[in-house]
Amino acid sequence: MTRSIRPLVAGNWKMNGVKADLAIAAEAAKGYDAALKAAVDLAICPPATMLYPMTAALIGSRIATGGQDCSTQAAGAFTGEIAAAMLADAGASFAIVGHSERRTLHGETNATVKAKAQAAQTALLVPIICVGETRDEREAGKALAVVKKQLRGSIPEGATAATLVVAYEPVWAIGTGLTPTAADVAEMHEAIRADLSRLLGKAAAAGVRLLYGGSVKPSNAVELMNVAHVDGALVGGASLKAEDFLAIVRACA
Ligand SMILES: O=C[C@H](O)COP(=O)(O)O
Repeated sequence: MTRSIRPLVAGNWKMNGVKADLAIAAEAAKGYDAALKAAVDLAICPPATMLYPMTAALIGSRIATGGQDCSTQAAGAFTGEIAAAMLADAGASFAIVGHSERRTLHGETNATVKAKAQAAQTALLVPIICVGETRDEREAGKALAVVKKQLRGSIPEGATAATLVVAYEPVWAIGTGLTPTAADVAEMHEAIRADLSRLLGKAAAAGVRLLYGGSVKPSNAVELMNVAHVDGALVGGASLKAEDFLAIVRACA
């Protein structure tokens, strides 16, 4: 497939990983050969405790790192929070914001997600803004409307192709082994691109990387990564196994 946008594969380790698991990142770096480097960008988003050692371990590999969340605030009395600038200081280039696990388990609204994305951009991190519908919303025929509302509420004004990544992650596909059909992914990604055009202007929207996430694995990656307007993947479970992660990266090349 000829791509007009350089794809990105980002691994979201979620709440998994201790120092010993740096070996997984090292193995991924070993397999990220010259041909893959020429074709696909790669990032790993470990737990915050591992950002600094992982970034250090990956120096020279051209694999970027990212946080899994960031605070809306820059600094101050916010116990337990991590500012975007702290992630950047630890070596991160990206910050996932608005993941459905944050939206659902921590009650994050579109306004919160937008503030986090803005905070990330201020710290010169690229936010990976997650959107996606629930099973009930899809079955009720509301998937496109739900995602459109999330996009409009979560994306900072003035974002450009260089300062924004969007990840479409149907909530019902995350960690379940279920995936939408290629046709459903195509319909959603085309709608997201069109909506970004309205929000950011056609030129900016044309270059924003739109990732698909939700049960991406080696067995379905080729099909999903070859859907129009899919510019890479946000990978959960499969990113914890270097061999599987690399197979997904190869599917994007
Ligand atoms: O951020 C990653 C997504 O939640 C996908 O997770 P999964 O690949 O384990 O389904």
